[in-house]
Amino acid sequence: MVQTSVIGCGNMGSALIKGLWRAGNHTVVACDLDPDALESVADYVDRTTSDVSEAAESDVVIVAVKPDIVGAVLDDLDLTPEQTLLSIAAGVSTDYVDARTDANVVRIMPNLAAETRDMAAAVTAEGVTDEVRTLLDDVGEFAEIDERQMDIATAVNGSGPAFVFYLIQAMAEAGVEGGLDEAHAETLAAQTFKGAAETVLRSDRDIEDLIDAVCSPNGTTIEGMDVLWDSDAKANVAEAVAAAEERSAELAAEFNDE
Ligand SMILES: NC(=O)C1=CN([C@@H]2O[C@H](COP(=O)(O)OP(=O)(O)OC[C@H]3O[C@@H](n4cnc5c(N)ncnc54)[C@H](O)[C@@H]3O)[C@@H](O)[C@H]2O)C=CC1
Ligand SMILES: O=C(O)[C@@H]1CCC=N1
Repeated sequence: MVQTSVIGCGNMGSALIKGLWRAGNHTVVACDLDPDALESVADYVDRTTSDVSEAAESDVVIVAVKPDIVGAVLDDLDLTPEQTLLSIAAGVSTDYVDARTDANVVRIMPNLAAETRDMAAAVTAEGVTDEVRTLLDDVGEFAEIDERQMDIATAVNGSGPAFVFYLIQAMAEAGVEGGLDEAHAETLAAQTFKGAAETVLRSDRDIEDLIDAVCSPNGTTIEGMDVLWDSDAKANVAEAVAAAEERSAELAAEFNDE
């Protein structure tokens, strides 16, 4: 069985750990300097350690620390060309990581839904191996992209869950405003997003067709859609994505020195 280390067991690292645990076919070593972070993932891994050199013994090493810590972690990691290093930090280029390790580097933009094995990940096509594809398959879906597309992918699928959480919250709050209790409103809104997303993924119909399918003539939906079509809702979402993309590009300028 392939052994995977996750260095940095915060929000993203722990989500990956839990997804890999749920997949049931991974041996995982969790590494973090913070004992509380290690404690929070201890039930989902084979071993925890605060020693990066112990994490360096795995076939696949996922570096899941903040972008400004990546360089320091790589300086302490002694890897061989037979090992794979998965770099998930926003804005940190493959070249930046390559210059600091002998391992095969694969840059990935994951997202928080790794925890439930529903992750949407973007992976740079260059350097990706079947071993990495299998790992990504085990925790969700992935798209192989050109590294030049990484800033926009970071905004869409990396930051995207936060944008969608916000929209779910807006729908749930409107439900509460209309008289639903909070728990019901949140469940109904979240399950509606999940069901709509599954429908888009599984249906052969395009999104315009699917909107049409919900809009009964003289019914309720068309009244709501008219409000959305006349609003700036789409432009606002596009602006949020553009702002995240711009920040990713700023980080890239910082972590692209080699
Ligand atoms: N949070 C998210 O939804 C996503 C995050 N990412 C990327 O994942 C990376 C981690 O982000 P988060 O999990 O949100 O950060 P976080 O702050 O929640 O977790 C970082 C973890 O790294 C640990 N750490 C710091 N220095 C360390 C060291 N020298 N050795 C071992 N562990 C160390 C910290 O104790 C902490 O537990 C970032 O580079 C981010 O760009 C990518 C996609 C989505
Ligand atoms: O906000 C961030 O910088 C990280 C990267 C994508 C999602 N979270």
